[in-house]
Amino acid sequence: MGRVADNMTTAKAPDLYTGEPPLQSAHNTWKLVKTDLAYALGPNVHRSWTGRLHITQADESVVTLSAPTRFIASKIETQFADTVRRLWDKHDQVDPPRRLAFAANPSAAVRSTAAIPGPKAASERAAPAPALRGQPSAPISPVAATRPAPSKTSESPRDRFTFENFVVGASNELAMAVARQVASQTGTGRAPQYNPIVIHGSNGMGKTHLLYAIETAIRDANPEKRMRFISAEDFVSTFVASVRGQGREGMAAFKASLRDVDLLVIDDAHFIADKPGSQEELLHTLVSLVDSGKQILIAADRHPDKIEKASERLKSYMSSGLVCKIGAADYELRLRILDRLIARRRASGHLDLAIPQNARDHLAARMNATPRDLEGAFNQIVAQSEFLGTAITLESVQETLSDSRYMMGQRLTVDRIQRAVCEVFSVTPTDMVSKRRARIIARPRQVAMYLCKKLTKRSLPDIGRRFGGRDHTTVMHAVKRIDALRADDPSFNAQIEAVETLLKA
Ligand SMILES: Nc1ncnc2c1ncn2[C@@H]1O[C@H](COP(=O)(O)OP(=O)(O)OP(=O)(O)O)[C@@H](O)[C@H]1O
Repeated sequence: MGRVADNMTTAKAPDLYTGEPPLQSAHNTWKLVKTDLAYALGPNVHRSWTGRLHITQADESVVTLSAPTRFIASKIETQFADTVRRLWDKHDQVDPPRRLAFAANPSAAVRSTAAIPGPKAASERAAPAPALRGQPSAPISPVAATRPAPSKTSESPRDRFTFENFVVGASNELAMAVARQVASQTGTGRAPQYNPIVIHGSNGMGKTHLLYAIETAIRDANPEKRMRFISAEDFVSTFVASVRGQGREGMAAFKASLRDVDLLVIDDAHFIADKPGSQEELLHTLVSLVDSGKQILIAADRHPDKIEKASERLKSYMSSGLVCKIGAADYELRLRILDRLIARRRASGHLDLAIPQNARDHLAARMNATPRDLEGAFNQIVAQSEFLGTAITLESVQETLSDSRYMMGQRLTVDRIQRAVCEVFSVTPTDMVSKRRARIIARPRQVAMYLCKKLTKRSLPDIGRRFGGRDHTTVMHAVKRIDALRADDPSFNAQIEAVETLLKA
């Protein structure tokens, strides 16, 4: 870095040309350079990168500009250093201009997150020791510069799919209860209560998570139990390969590998649609295992009856045990999944991670977000904050996700819900707030209250106010009533699904 004589505290000798101490003249020059950089690079790029440099050292020959993280320092070094140097040379009052050095100053990054309340007091956090005044900032090593700080422990992707990490809400509690029962009963010698079991739900709802959780739980409790976990895609390709190339022995080996088990798990069963040969073989496998009292668990993205181009026999056999659905996660569940993600990240060494409540609400309020969507958005904002060394705020979350798929869905308001209900149930917005209690009006009003509770973060009293100033107990009653009616009356349930579809559009 050259001769570093003075620093922030000790730079006293006046500069030969400006008469100012080196540090002060460096600050004056840097101010001018920053104005030019905002023009040269554009204000946004400057704000994200070069604008985050700070002078940490200056003497008569070298000025050190430090970035809050290694990543930023490295990016500046590779992309903007020439521009910064050119503008520095233009403005520096010292002749010849002082040389610029770039560095990462980890203490700055720590400062930026230490202000956020975390799970521990600031004094307890395992933060790197702050840079002492007068000590040079960390130089950049090309390899380390592009990597975020490693976490304390590293989980394999599959390790995290446990029951403990699965957050339960109204939409998935049945599937969770069933999964736990399968895990505890497999291999006990008792005949399965329900067989086969199908768990279905759209993409990203947690089906595979539950299947892996079962597998892990059984493996931990009974390592000797025999499980086979196969995706329908692998089932099809292995079956086809056995038919084509491996003759009778290959086929026998394939069949044995599926039948000689205590538990057979088949993921993504919908993949079997349109493959008659494989469907036939799957059916034989299911029948054989059920007959011999071995548990079968199947996951699919839709109800077996809705797997087009699956044979009627296969569909009815799949539906003959227990079919349970993982429904869309509601606001509350999304919020709790988010909290679990934060807790897990902290537990893996990111003690400073903090997301303020308004930013969490913003993330969870995204209608239709599946747990997978939520996880993707969470990873994105955490990575951004780690790489850039910035705190996570509502504004940073909004900015980070503004172009992403995640925020494409509209936020739901009470108004939107009321309008959608009016459309499907053929009532008017005035009916939503009127005092009329005729069922033809009161029922759609209850549906709208119910959906407001399920799909928005509004409180019961708040919702009551928006429905003609009703009491929170009226809303609570509506939620219970509609929940019960949905379970009992398929045609009423279909009407509510129509409202939900409208809201998703
Ligand atoms: N209830 C939940 N609690 C915590 N994490 C969840 C929950 N549901 C889903 N996830 C997480 O969301 C992600 C997607 O889940 P998973 O892969 O199990 O979905 P899937 O239903 O199998 O999707 P696909 O049909 O596309 O395979 C996973 O990282 C999983 O851990």
